[in-house]
Parts: sequence; structure tokens; C-alpha cells
Amino acid sequence: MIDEEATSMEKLEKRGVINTWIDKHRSIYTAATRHAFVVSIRDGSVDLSSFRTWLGQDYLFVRGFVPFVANVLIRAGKESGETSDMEVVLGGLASLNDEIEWFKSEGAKWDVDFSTVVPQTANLEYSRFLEALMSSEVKYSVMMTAFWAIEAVYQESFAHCLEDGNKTPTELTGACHRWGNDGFKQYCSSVKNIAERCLENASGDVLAEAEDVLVRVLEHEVAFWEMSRGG
Ligand SMILES: Cc1ncc(CNC=O)c(N)n1
Repeated sequence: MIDEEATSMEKLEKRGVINTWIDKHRSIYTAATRHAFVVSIRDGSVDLSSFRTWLGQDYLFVRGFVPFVANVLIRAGKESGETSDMEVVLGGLASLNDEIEWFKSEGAKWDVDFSTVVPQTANLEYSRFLEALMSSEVKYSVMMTAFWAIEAVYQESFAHCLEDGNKTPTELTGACHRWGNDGFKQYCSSVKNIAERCLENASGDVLAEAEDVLVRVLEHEVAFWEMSRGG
């Protein structure tokens, strides 16, 4: 092999398989991270009834996401060769504890009574998908890829609402900071590194499954944002 080829292959490898998949599925990735609802928060045109719908549905989602993350934590403790995996996931679980409290105070602020919120189809379908991922048959690397994608969509979306030139209404910056802050970005990057490390040793079949799961997360995220349109 000529040197030039070796160098470019090395570069390709270092880029990581997740970035390669994101490039390959760029349109759905952009649809998930730059949805009209998110863009409307950033440009200040957001309809408050849409925000309230999202808030109620996301509260229900997060309650279902906790057992999923707890499952990831258990798998990290059992199956990962690296002790730090468990610490990263535990950090995520701890922030979900704060997050539920945040949702409650936000619910009171926007007069959304969570006890009467009914999960919509997109939410139920997303929960069912998470349930399926908790099966012991799903490989740790696949689960970790899904976990990263779920977190990364929110990080990328809400960070966009805080970028230069935003007109995000002050009363919505709390939500944006929750997922758009640098600590959450760092945490997503740690989860991505774990997923990448696991995928390095994965078989072709497992890689194909992880890629499929990544795309399905993005589709569920788009459908989730879409619920806010109903107001
Ligand atoms: C639908 C959805 N996807 C991802 C997140 C972010 N993770 C935890 O909060 C979220 N809250 N909701």
C-alpha cells in the first residue's frame, strides 16, 4: 500500500464510524437537530401552545427514559471493560433527577398539569422503541449508540437556540441551557467516545444494527418534535 493511501485510511478511521453515519444520513440528522419547532424557539416566533405541548410530552418521555438509562447503567457495570463508562452513565442519570424537578417547576410556570397529559402516538412509539432496546439481546454497543443519539439530538438542538444571533425568548432560555450547556455537550462527547470504542470491535452485523438504530432514533426525534405542531 502506498503511503498516501495509508494516511487517508488512518484519517478515515480516526474520524469514527458515528460521524461517517451522520454524514451518510445527513438529511434526517438535520431534520432532527434543526426542526421547525427548535428554529422557532431560536428566532423567537415560537407558539407558546406548541411549547406547552412539547413540555407535557417530554415530561412523560423523560419518565420513560429514566429506566432506559438505568438499564444502560447496569449494562455498563456488567459488560464494559472500562470503569469510567459507568461513571459517565451515572452522571446522566443524576442529571435526569434534576431534570424531573425542573420539569415540575416548568409545568407550574406554564400551567401544564402533567397528571392530565396523555401521551401522543409518537411518544408511545418512542417508548416502545426504548423498551425493545432494553432487551438483553441488544448488544451494549447498539444500546450505547442509541443512548448517544437520543442525548445528542437535544444537545445540538438546544445549543442552536443559544448560538450567536439568537432571539430566544428569555422565558425559554432555561430549557435551552438545560441541554445546550457546555457540561451537557461534554457528557454527550463522553457517551459518543464510549459508543465509538465499543463499535471498533463490533462485527459487521452489529455495526449494521447500530447504524439502523441510530437512524431510527433520529426518526423518532423528528416525530417527537412534530407533536408540538398540534399545539
Ligand atoms: C424526546 C427527547 N429526546 C431526548 C431528550 C434528552 N434526554 C433527556 O432529557 C429528551 N428530553 N426528550
